[in-house]
Amino acid sequence: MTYQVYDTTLRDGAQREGISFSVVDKLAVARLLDEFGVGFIEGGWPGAVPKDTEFFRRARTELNLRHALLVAFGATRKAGVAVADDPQVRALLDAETPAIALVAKADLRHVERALRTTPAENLAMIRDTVAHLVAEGRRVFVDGEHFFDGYRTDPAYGAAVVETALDAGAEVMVLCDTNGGMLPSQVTAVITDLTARTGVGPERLGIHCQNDTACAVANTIAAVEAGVRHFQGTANGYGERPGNADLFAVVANLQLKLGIPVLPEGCLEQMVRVSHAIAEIANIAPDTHQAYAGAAAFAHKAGLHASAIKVDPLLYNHVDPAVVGNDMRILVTEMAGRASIELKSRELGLDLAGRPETLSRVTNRVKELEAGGWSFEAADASFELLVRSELPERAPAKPFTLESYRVIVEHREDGAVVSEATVKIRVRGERVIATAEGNGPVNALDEALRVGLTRHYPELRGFGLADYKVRILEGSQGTGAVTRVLVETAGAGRDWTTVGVHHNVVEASWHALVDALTYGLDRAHV
Ligand SMILES: CC(=O)SCCNC(=O)CCNC(=O)[C@H](O)C(C)(C)COP(=O)(O)OP(=O)(O)OC[C@H]1O[C@@H](n2cnc3c(N)ncnc32)[C@H](O)[C@@H]1OP(=O)(O)O
Ligand SMILES: CC(=O)C(=O)O
Repeated sequence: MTYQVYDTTLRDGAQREGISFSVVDKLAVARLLDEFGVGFIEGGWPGAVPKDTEFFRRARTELNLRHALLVAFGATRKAGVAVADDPQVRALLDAETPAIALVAKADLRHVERALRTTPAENLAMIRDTVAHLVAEGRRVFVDGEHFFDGYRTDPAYGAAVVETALDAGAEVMVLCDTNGGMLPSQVTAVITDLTARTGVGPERLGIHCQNDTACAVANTIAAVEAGVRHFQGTANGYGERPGNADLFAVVANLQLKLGIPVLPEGCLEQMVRVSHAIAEIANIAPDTHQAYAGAAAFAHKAGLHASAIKVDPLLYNHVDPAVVGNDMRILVTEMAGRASIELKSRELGLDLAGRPETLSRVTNRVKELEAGGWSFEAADASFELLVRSELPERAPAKPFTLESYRVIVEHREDGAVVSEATVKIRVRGERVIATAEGNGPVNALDEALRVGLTRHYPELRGFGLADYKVRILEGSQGTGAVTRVLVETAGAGRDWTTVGVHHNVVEASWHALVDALTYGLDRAHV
């Protein structure tokens, strides 16, 4: 048996607080998971959740999966009910999937206190349900709920659950760390003991780990190292409470660290795209710092890192980011050294190699400005303008010079608050005075500048303010508090961010706005 990559984003992932997939969302997520190359997609619980019943109905005609098989999830029959009479078991068959996953109690305390039945009846529920579904032609996986907790208090009963499920025809018995409390050494110890006690080979076992100790990925890897061939997880680790094992990290670790090819050729590099697309559908901001898939997974801030990366990127990256579809990024901040500045500039198309004095000047300016509250980490456009101001042959053209600006905020009798700005500027030798209103002082300033500049630069109409962020920074070393403004501008299919800092919020915004217009106009003429 090869490895079974089993995704439960649409079932366990959907149990995460804040996620509510529509049927259309579920179909879209299933297509993405299939593109990522997983072998099984657990689509939900038909008969329990109406959207899941509908998902399986539509999946029959609307999904054309290349790699994955759909799995319907449900529970063993009810205690004291004949399996053929259990409507929940009937709904599993009606989902018409090739495989079914059954959640079964595997911990005596749950049998007695949650199911309120006898140990023997629980085993009969497992046996009857598995045999019934297998007789109906389904592949059956049994999820042993609370398996590890149960086994550690009563290994004989845990072993009986495994033997009952497999003897009844289950393809794989999945050991679940339902409360997510295990550590990797404990997972290994239970699997080693179980296989020795029962003679069941680890290749008949599966693993499903919740992330309550932040060990779900490590626990899953430990189980695979102990011989388990079926492993479950979810996209981005979504799941009940802190979540499930992040399937992306599990798969990447197995392929890249242990050399076990678990995905079809060419699929691993789809990871970042699939991860972010599923996050969008789940309406959860992608986790920037997620291992492998996060935007910062290969982002380097420290100057020492950059100086080694300049020699060889692998000196400070554990793998080549491209193998999972990610990119390396160099961040320019107060922690930058000359190597960081050189690499970042190269990323922006500016070659500073062989210009040690320029590099030192830019590095020192960045450090001084950052000490005063500037932040270039998220403001590539302002950083590029700063570097270019040190390069006579690439210095950006100034679209105008400022004589003065004035902004007023008027609170009217009727409660309306209106801002008005006037700018006096020189554009291509002409003195221009322009006034505009706005819903706030920054909006009014932006509008007034545009009124004054558009006759000379009609391309300004092609871009506009997309986002505006303000942060008040604590004063230090005897200075007052300062305001940092980040302005995001969008146009012509791209966006760029600029920064401004001052103790006055309008002046900080002015700096960021002027950089935004200068950069945008410069780009329009490249
Ligand atoms: C560990 C996991 O995450 S497993 C996945 C859990 N997912 C979900 O619970 C989401 C979907 N669940 C649901 O929609 C509902 O809980 C349903 C439809 C399944 C059941 O709803 P209800 O019939 O109202 O029952 P309720 O949720 O209150 O209790 C669960 C019942 O299932 C029984 N049960 C629990 N586990 C099992 C099992 N493995 N096998 C058989 N019966 C079980 C409980 O004993 C309880 O029975 P009771 O109603 O006779 O007391
Ligand atoms: C089945 C499952 O989701 C669990 O036991 O955690």
